[in-house]
Amino acid sequence: LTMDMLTSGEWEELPFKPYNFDALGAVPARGHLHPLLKMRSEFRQIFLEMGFAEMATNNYVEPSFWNFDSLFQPQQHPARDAHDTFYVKQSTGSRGYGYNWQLIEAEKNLLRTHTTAVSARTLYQLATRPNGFKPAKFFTIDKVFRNEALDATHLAEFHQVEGVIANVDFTLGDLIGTLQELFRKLGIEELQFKPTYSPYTEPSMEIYCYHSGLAEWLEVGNSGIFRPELVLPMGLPPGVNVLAWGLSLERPTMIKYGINNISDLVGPRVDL
Ligand SMILES: COC[C@@H]1[C@H](c2ccc(C#Cc3ccccc3)cc2)[C@@H]2CN(C(=O)Nc3ccc(OC4CC4)cc3)C[C@@H](O)[C@@H](O)CN12
Repeated sequence: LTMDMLTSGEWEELPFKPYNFDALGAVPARGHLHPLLKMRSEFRQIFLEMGFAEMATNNYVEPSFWNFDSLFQPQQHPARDAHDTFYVKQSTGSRGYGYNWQLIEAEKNLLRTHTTAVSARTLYQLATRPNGFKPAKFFTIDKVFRNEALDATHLAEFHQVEGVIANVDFTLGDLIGTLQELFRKLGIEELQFKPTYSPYTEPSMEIYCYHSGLAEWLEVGNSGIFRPELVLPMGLPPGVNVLAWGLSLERPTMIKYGINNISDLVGPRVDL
């Protein structure tokens, strides 16, 4: 049907099929939930089912104290260098204690490099509860910032998924069992653990999982038991062990939704 047909009256001689009032309309382009948010909801549901409470992590800027010092990370540790960490401009700090631990270093504000900074602060709050310590399980899934080289699988910011359990006489077996239960809920039956080093956990284990869809072992993240040098100064009672682990949200999201370049997870969809 054209304008010429309408203006000339030719349309009246043309055969038209009957109007189908039952025809469905064209599906309008509509919004989609972001893959990262869908993956975050999946992890959050699993943690809540397992009795974990969510930590408040709505502050990206942390003092180095909670991001590093409280986690027994020495002040000369390379991770503190500006090439790994985004420091935030700050007011002039105090003179420092003048011995090898510098308060001025601990006061430097930064964009948290891991959500373990929040876990540290939450553990301190747990240890100093008015009614005293009580066992707890908490988690967070939130942004962290690393001043590192960008590539197809690494951005300067990503989401860390972290779980923490504080309880009396808990052992590495409880950590392994908890991780096996968590990943079983994601459809992953086989986990393997490899000893590793971490400044704030001992023993520490790298976590690997067998992904049947990809038919390969994947590095999942790290885990361990927070060192006594960390938990005792917090004020947690002797005998309380703190188990913790972390992984990223982007990696499982990219695997689940078949996304090869992490940049496709952020910014506008260029194929629109
Ligand atoms: C600087 O980058 C670190 C990040 C990120 C990571 C690693 C460790 C921690 C931690 C921790 C920790 C340890 C002890 C106590 C508290 C926290 C957090 C994030 C991922 C951790 N990684 C990662 O997420 N891999 C992963 C996770 C889930 C997954 O699920 C599939 C459905 C089966 C698949 C893969 C491993 C790699 O991607 C690694 O190259 C990148 N890692």
